[in-house]
Amino acid sequence: MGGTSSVRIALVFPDLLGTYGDRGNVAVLAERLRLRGVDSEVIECNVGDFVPADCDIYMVGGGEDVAQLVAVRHLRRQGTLAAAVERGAVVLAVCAGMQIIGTSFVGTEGVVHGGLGLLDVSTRPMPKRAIGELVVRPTSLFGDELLTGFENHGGCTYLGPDASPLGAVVSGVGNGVNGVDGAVQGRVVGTYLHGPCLARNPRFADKLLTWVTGTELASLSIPEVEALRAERLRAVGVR
Ligand SMILES: NC(=O)CC[C@H](N)C(=O)O
Repeated sequence: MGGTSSVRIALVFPDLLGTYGDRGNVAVLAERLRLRGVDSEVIECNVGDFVPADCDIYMVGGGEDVAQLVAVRHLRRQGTLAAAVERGAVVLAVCAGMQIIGTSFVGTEGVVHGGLGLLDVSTRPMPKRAIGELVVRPTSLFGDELLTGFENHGGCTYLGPDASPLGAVVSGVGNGVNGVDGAVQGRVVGTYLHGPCLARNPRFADKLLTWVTGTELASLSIPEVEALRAERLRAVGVR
């Protein structure tokens, strides 16, 4: 954990990649650590700030097409997110976040832009924007509980050979290719699940945290969180 006992959580450019409420993922991580008696520090990096390379876990959220272009340029110039991944840091990148940490994405006016290349995925426009609830059955690495969230994107994301899907789409669109959502490559995870994703899927949050702490975490039972999950799954007729 970065050489200290406190988990360092970076929130990457919420002023650009904060359109869909994904900053809530940071609050969930910090709170689930606090409930286990583990200290954390949230480092919020707005555009123009330097993203430190020594954080334990990085949250990259969703945003508009132009904003994600600005974000990727800054991140590439800084090089720190790539350095952190090289060091084994954990990344959760949602929607535009996943697109920009991939190898390429198509921006406004059909121009192809290079991504950071931290995840072997490439994104192209979809014929029809995907908007609505998204339910995903994760691969066994992430347990046996359905992941719930909402999606709102025009990009269709293709996996390259170095990435594997986060899971199979049960309801909604996800990546828009091969019936899967997201991508996983080492400790870098991408998904189209907003929600915030970790608020709706606490076991997923804990999985990422065990990668950071290197230990199993005591289970937590928070009735409000379970009620939210159940309500969201019921809304799309999944249980
Ligand atoms: N929700 C998002 O982050 C949107 C990402 C991207 N701008 C798209 O529409 O595909």
